[in-house]
This record gives sequence, structure tokens and C-alpha cells, in this order.
Amino acid sequence: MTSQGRVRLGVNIDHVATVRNARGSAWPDPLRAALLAEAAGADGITAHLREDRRHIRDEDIAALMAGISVPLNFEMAATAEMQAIALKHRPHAVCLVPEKREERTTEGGLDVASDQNRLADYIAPLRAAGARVSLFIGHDPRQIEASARVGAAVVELHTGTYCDLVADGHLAEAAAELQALRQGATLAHGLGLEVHAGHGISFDTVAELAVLPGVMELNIGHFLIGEAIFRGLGNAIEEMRRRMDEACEAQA
Ligand SMILES: CC(=O)[C@@H](O)[C@H](O)COP(=O)(O)O
Ligand SMILES: NCC(=O)COP(=O)(O)O
Repeated sequence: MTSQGRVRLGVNIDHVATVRNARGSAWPDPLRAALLAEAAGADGITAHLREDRRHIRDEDIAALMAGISVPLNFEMAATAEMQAIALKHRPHAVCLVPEKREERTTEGGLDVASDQNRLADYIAPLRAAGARVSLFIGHDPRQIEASARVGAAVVELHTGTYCDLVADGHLAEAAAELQALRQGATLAHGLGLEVHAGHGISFDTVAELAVLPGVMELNIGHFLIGEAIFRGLGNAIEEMRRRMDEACEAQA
């Protein structure tokens, strides 16, 4: 929990851009969604500028930087092109994410342990520019320890496997995965890293993830944008916020 006594909710608006791009039109507008998310209580906006620009585009990042009042968490691959874009816009936070062109969505965490020297060099100018650098990783202790060594301030634990197991009804495996996430969060927190979590989170999984040890922020996108079709984006965000607060209060 944060010093304000609640876990922050970052709303990822990537898939508003997915719908826009499907028709090659100007709408729905990701900035409008971000402003609506802000009005509904989002503590931050997350946007992932993929190398293939399949959803968010360069001009969306510029529009978000100019238009929103809450912090922008800029997700990107650890490439030279993306570093230059981040240094140009200077978002509040940069989250480094592994990317494969052929994947449907982010399949796993960053392999920090195998790339420590390069990542330490890569992160340094981003930190110097004032960005809170986060690494999107799995719960493997080797990756968490390496994240602390390379100078990240934050790790965002990939919750996709847990969320898929819950959605598919594999509850015993889901419980084991949740336990591994808890252990990873405890280790990261103990190493002085700020703990975030994200990917695939829905109304069914948010309560357990909002009370991971030391967790300060959840980033949630795809489910909220889908749910917005049925109940509106503001209402979907408010309901997610309510479930997070309820879980945190029940644990206190
Ligand atoms: C890193 C992460 O979890 C999000 O950025 C997510 O990946 C966005 O959606 P896509 O994976 O569908 O691009
Ligand atoms: N970093 C995770 C994120 O921003 C949202 O992921 P998803 O909810 O769209 O799967």
C-alpha cells in the first residue's frame, strides 16, 4: 500500500488504440479515454508504444504527455529508438517490457539476469532524466535480484499466467502461481524495489493481486477496455477501484 493508504491504479489505454487502428480512423481517441480514466479515479495512465505500433503510436504519446494531469507510465522495449523517444518526452515512468513481433500479447518477463550490463547502461540516462524506471519481469528470484543490481527503482510482476489460470478454472495451479507471485513480491520489497503488478487482471483476480506483499501499483488495461463496452469506461474503472479498496481494507 502507498503512503496514501491505497494501491495505485494505472489504467492502460492501449486497446482503445487497437480499436481505432482496426478501422484506420481517428476514433476512439486514446487521449479521451485517458481523460475519462483520470476523471474516474485512475492514479496514472499506462501506454505501450510497441515497436510495430500495432496500437499506441508516437503521436498518442505526445498527446498524452500534453493532455493528462496524472503520471504517464510509458511502456517500451529496451531499444535505442525507444530510449530516444523516452528521453524526448520525459514521462514520469518508463517500464521496460520484452517484445516479440509475432506475439499476440507480452508473453513473459524481461530476461534481466542475462542482460545486466547492457540494461544497467540503458537505464542510467533514463534515471538521469528523472524517469522512474521499472522492469516488467516474472517472479523468478534471479530476475528480481538482477533488477535490483541494474538500478531499476521498480519491478512490475507479470500476472498474466495467474490470470489465465483463474480464467481457465485451473485453480490449484493458480494458487501455486499466486504463491510464487507473493514470494517474488516479498523478495523485491525486501531488496528495496517498489512492487507493481500487471497483465491480464480482471474483476476476478484483482482482489488477490491488490494485496501482494508491498504492492504499490496495479496496471490494468485490456479487461477494462473490454468491460467498457458493457458498462462504460468510467463505471468499469470505478468498480475495479472499489474491488481494490475492498481487498486492501479486508487485509488491514
Ligand atoms: C506489458 C503489458 O502487459 C502491456 O503493455 C500489454 O502488453 C499491452 O497489451 P499488448 O500486449 O496487447 O500489446
Ligand atoms: N503492464 C500491464 C498493463 O499495462 C496492462 O496489461 P493488460 O491489462 O492490458 O493485460
